[in-house]
Amino acid sequence: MVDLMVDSTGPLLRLWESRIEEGEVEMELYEDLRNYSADVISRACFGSSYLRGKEMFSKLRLLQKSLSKPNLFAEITGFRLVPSKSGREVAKLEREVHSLILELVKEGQASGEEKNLLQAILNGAKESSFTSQDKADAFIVDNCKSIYFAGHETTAAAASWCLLLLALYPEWQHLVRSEITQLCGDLSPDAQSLQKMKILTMVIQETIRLYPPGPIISRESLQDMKLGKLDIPKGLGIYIPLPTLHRDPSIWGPDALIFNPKRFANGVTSACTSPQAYAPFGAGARTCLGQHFAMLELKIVLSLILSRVAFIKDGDKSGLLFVCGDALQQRCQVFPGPHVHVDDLHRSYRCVILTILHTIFVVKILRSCTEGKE
Ligand code: HEM
Repeated sequence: MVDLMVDSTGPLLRLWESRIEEGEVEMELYEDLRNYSADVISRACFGSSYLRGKEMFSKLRLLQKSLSKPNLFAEITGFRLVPSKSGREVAKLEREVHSLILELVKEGQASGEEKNLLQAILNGAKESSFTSQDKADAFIVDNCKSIYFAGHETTAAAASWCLLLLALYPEWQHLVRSEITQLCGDLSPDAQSLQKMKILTMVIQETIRLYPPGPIISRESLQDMKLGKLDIPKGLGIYIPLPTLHRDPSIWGPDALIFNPKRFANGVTSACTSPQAYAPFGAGARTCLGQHFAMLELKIVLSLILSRVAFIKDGDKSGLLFVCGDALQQRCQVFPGPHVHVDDLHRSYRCVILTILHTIFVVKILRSCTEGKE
């Protein structure tokens, strides 16, 4: 897996270097990182058929864009059933994605490859002994979609925020780069050096504390329950806003809003008063399946980028300067991508009625999930 991730970073770095040589002045960092993590997921999922996997992922991206187009009428009961151009577009993409995934499954079975995520999903489908082939197909297609949606934008968002914060905090950028140079020299990172990257790990942990890429964890109460003074009825949807939990001074101390990776120097337990309050990958039985994969991928891509490229805040202008290897005089502005800023998140969360649940209750939910008492 390490080699696969290192290989996928090569084209990204070459792309940036060639853009700089051509004198390009503006780049959107997030898009490139998103393509990188789609490449990694596609290789991990589909092995030698990864190019076809990428084709399927690009259709899923179109599907995602079509589905997220604002539609004021969508919430009116029954309105979704009225035929429309975008509805037909979505249905067509759904069919294409469905058949592409099933074709990939057949190709994978024919090639006899065993070590990829798709094969793991197929084995899961066999073990689940579905009553019909359609149900087994739906299981496979849905799992491929989940891995795509859950596993590539999150990692790209985390990497973009890390680079932005390292540009804003040059002392941490310097510390991370020194660690990488010390552990890897001129070589690419390997399993051993990655394990020793303590400062980089702290930087990633702190970044996803302040800017969790999956900002909300959702649960449904399975029975009537009492949470502090609140009565929670069975079937209620509970939404836990992670930035609120991750930035609460009563849990993280007075510097809760400040980027300070040092707080993770002795692990999560020492970083806050209640380790359950740190949940960038969720908690309990439904915790993120890809968290180790994501941490590995982040460490690899960041260490390879930072060993070649420096990021500097561009004076008073918005954006960053991108200083690459020998091309020190050719600078580019780099933007962190279209993520929701945490202050905007706070503003929008204020509108969510469920945030009236005080953080302490949220911590209790997390704790009960962790203990399997949900
Ligand atoms: C920085 C990167 C990532 C972050 C921050 C992240 C975060 C999350 C969060 C918050 C959840 C919800 C957990 C819960 O409800 O308790 C989740 C679920 C999930 N994630 Fe991730 N994730 C990341 C990367 C990945 C990757 C790379 C993969 C796949 C290779 C992945 C696969 C999944 C899956 C399959 C689930 C659903 C688990 C379930 O419902 O049982 N994630 N992730």
